[in-house]
Order: sequence, then structure tokens, then C-alpha cells
Amino acid sequence: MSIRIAGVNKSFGDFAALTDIDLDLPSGQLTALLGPSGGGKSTLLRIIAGLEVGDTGTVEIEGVDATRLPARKRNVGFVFQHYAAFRHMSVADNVGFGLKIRKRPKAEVKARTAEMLDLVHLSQFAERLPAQLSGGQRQRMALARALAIEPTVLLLDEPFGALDAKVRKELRDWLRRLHDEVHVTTVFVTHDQEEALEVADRIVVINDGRVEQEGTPDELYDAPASEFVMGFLGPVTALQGHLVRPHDLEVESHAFPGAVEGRVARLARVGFEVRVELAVPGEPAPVLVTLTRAEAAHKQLAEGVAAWVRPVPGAGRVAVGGSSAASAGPDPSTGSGVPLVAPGA
Ligand SMILES: Nc1ncnc2c1ncn2[C@@H]1O[C@H](COP(=O)(O)OP(=O)(O)OP(=O)(O)O)[C@@H](O)[C@H]1O
Repeated sequence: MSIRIAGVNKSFGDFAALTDIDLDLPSGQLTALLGPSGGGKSTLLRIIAGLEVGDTGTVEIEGVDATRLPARKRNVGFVFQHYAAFRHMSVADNVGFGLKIRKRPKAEVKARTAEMLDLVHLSQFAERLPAQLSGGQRQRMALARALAIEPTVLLLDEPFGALDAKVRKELRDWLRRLHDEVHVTTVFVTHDQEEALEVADRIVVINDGRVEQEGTPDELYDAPASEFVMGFLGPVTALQGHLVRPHDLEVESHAFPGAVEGRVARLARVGFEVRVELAVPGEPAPVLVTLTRAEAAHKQLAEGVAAWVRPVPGAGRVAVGGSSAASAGPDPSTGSGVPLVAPGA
């Protein structure tokens, strides 16, 4: 285990920003701290970095107790959303700065800087000033600077948060490829579930200062431990007291085993998919089902027609007001008494 956090609590005045955090983040992996704004992600990252100290608990980095070590002795690379570059220094000098202040030989600084610029594809901009780079290029420069010192862990706080959606997406693919090349243990903070699902090996969902769930992207998506995690990771709809994913519902224009009857209230084509809203007696809100266009055409669904719906067998789901898919109990819609729980739940 590369980063081990045990019993960490942190309050600001009487506000509890983090409560009872215990986490083991494996070596060489890319872990996302995911959650809504104000949940405590940045505070946790700053405690790992040594920029903030927990009120209780310990932080271990690669087997070394770092709880009382100052930030500069933890050998961490840190990248913030708004990277503060030295404006009067060239891109190359910014990247080599950490090595220079560590008094490494000139030749080594030069070689390592060139290597890092090559890694982040900025070699041709080495002599420019930071102001002459785009936002995305500047964040790549920040990553090169953080990596230049060969950090034990790389900590990224919403590194692409200030960039527009297209550049953000490019950089997230790029970060994944970069990580596959260098394998440095990386923790990054994001509130964007798509970013976490796409890039991370592991995701830790943090809400209200607590860890809601941790696991691989698949584990969290397929077997969410709570309503909160399920809703935060993707669209959900409620049917018969359970939250399910709209693409995990089967719908037909005729009755079929375990399905309940409703009526198509609305049918909308959105790009490659069709979103169907069903009015189902007893359901307080429309039941949302997503289908491909071909499926919708084949099933002859149209506004106003009767339709029958049930969760696909094995669909991940969570009881409304409950806490876990596994506690969902027997499923009335299967008629078999076999609960429909997420795989591995
Ligand atoms: N130095 C501080 N003094 C007082 N309160 C703080 C301090 N730092 C953070 N907080 C509070 O602690 C809570 C958690 O903040 P934190 O920045 O860790 O959340 P976050 O999940 O990273 O959110 P965001 O995505 O908005 O940055 C917030 O309510 C914040 O206002």
C-alpha cells in the first residue's frame, strides 16, 4: 500500500470537514477522490500533501509515517486547478525549478527537464513564457514540473477544472496515457463523475466529510452502496421502491413476466438514444427508460401507447431510503422471490 490514511478527522472551528477517514490507496494506481463541492476532497488531498494537518489520525506514504513531516519532506508532486507558474521564467525553467532548488547538478536538471517536456509534448515550447501557452498546455507544464522531482506520489486538485469541456476531455485521455507510461501513484480530486469513471483505477466517493464508498469504477457503477453513490455516478430512475439505471430497464409494448403496466407519456430522441418516460400507476414520478433508436422502433413504442416495464435481471439497484443494493430484499417484479442485486453486491 502506498498511501495509508487511518483515523483522520479534521474540523474547521466547529465544522467537521472530514470524519473518520480510513483509506488504503495502492501503489502505482490512479485514484480519484470524487464527490460534490464542499465534501472534503481537497482537504483530504492537502492532508496527504502535508499542506494541512489532521486533528487526529495518521498518514503513511510508502511505509513511512508522514503524519508529522512537513510538505517539502514528503516528496509529493502537487498540481492545482490554477497553476501558479513563474511568469518571468521560461517553460523549461519552470519545469526544472524543483530540481534546481534541490541543488541537483546543472547537467541533470537540463536532461531531466528535456525528458519531462518530451513526456508532456511541450518540447517545442521550452523557451516560451507561460503566458504564451494555452490553458491546457499550462496544466501539462504544471504536471511536468510536479513529475520532474520524481515524486513518490502525485496529487492533482481538479487539474483540468478551469479548462473548457473539449480540452478537459483531451487532457483526461492524455493523463491516463501518461499514467500508463510513468506509473507514479496518483491521487486526483474531481467532482466530475465521468472524468473519474474514465480515468481512474479506483474511485473514492466522498460526501459530507465521509467516505461513502471506494472501489473500481465498475464496482461503484454496478454495485453502488447507497442512493447517493448511485445517483452521483449516473442517471437513475425509481421503480417499485428502488433506484435503477434507465438503461437497466426492459420495456415492451405487451405484457411480459414480472413487468408492470404503464403508458408512454413522452418519447424523445436525444442523439443516438431514445428516452422514454412512462407513467406507471402508483409511481410518484415518471419512470425513465433509455433505449437505442433501433430498439425503440422495433418495440413500436409511441406516446400514448401502453407499455410494460421491469428491471433487467441482475441490474444494479438500491432501495429508495435504504442504503445498499444487497439489502433490497426479495424483488416483487421478478415474482421469483429472488432479489435482483448488483453483481458482487
Ligand atoms: N481553511 C479552512 N477554513 C475553514 N473552512 C474550510 C477551510 N478549508 C476548507 N473548509 C471547509 O471545509 C469543507 C470541505 O472543503 P474542501 O475544499 O475539502 O471540499 P471539496 O470537496 O474539495 O470541495 P470543492 O470541490 O468545492 O473544492 C468546505 O465546507 C469548506 O468550506
